[in-house]
Amino acid sequence: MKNPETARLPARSTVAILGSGDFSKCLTIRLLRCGFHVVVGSRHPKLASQSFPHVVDVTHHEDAVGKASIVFLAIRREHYSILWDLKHLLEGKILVDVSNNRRVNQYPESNAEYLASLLPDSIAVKGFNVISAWAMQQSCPKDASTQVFICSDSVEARHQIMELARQLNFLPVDMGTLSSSRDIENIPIQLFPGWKGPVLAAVALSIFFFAYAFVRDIIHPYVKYKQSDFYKIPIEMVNRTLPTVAITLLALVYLAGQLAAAHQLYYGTKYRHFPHWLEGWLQSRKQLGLLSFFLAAVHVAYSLCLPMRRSERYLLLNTEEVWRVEMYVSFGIMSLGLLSLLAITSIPSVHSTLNWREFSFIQSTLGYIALLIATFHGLLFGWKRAFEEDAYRFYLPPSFMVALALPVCVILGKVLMLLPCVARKLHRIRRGLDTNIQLYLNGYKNNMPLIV
Ligand SMILES: NC(=O)C1=CN([C@@H]2O[C@H](COP(=O)(O)OP(=O)(O)OC[C@H]3O[C@@H](n4cnc5c(N)ncnc54)[C@H](OP(=O)(O)O)[C@@H]3O)[C@@H](O)[C@H]2O)C=CC1
Ligand SMILES: [Fe+3]
Repeated sequence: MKNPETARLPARSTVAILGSGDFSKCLTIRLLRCGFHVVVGSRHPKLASQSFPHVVDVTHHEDAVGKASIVFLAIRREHYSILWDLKHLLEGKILVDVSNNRRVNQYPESNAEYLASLLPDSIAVKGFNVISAWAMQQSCPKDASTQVFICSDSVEARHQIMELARQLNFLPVDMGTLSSSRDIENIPIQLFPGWKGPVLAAVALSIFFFAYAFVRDIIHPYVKYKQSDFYKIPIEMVNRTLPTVAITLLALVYLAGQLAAAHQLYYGTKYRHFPHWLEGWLQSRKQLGLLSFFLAAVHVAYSLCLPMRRSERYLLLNTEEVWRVEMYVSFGIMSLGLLSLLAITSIPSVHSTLNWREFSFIQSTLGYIALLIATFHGLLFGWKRAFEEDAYRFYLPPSFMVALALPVCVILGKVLMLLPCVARKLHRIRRGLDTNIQLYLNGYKNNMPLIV
């Protein structure tokens, strides 16, 4: 085994990159900054060279791979077939597979193993796929974006790429042989794998407690005394649900430990495996506790504004007006709760525990939801005033209306951007249904049982 120290790559050594997309551009910038020479292989070198610094040699694939012993493949797995023609030129070279898939376990074998089977005379190394193109071009990554997981069946090649990662100011993590590549490829695309159970539990409990309070405190007085308390839904009902769910989740955190202790006492040993469900439960205690904390914090905000609302309600005789004000306050608190999540996840130490998919889910999906709720908050605050004549001075509307114009446009823009995705999803569902109906009819015709 070669000593990693001796594997240090000489400065100004040449690294080849195939593909001229985002990842290739950002990796090139990082390599240049760290003193390497870069040659990029493209199908259209003339066109591609316009988006690279002039010191970069942008050329045809054959030419590029001939100039370096380390070749990064910044192309998608679906296009690996082009490597077939370069087979003889890639013999004995290190091929770094940086690719990611769209879904977990999308293909039967990992991309790196597929590459290794395609080009058995080259040395496949998996790595750098957990670094986003954006993080790659940052001059000094301070947070999560520094760890790169590397694996290969060749120890020497693995150490060489780990040393290259170190020279590029990343923190390489040795993941052993190429069989780990599937795990490495799954890292950036999982979406809160440990949160599914706790979130489902929180949602189920919320629905249960909300329905419970709704029947008891709204339906019952309405049926019995014809008393309409529906305006209590946005704040009082929500605020009654939040603490009940929060405290139940907290109790669930400790119940798991007690069940585990009971299990050990019952079997008289601590070396017997816990049942599957209990193992999962024990492992999601942190998430259950965090969800409980989040709901409790939002509950505090709701409670703080309740006394204020109660006194205000007496002044508002009109039920429509009470509804408006209750919803306006409720939306304000919800959006504040979501914004706090966005703020917390942008702290480097928290950010570093999230992969891109999770980070973009929070910052983008939840961010848009926060913007939507905040916009509703604004609209509910003054939608009536918008129609009142004395709200306009010199024909100028109140400032909140001016301020809401941009958020409304951004939300409409997002809806427009989502339309093709929704249409595609609907189309896929319809096609799936068609196939199922066809299968059903075929099975029916052939007298085959369909449900096995
Ligand atoms: N973008 C990111 O943040 C990250 C990307 N990755 C991985 O890096 C790889 C490249 O990603 P990215 O740069 O974003 O992708 P892009 O789509 O931006 O670029 C891919 C490149 O592949 C080449 N290409 C496109 N079609 C073909 C084809 N039919 N045959 C051969 N080559 C083709 C093109 O280069 P040309 O026209 O010059 O031939 C193109 O620029 C992917 O495997 C991705 O999973 C990994 C981590 C992060
Ligand atoms: Fe407000």
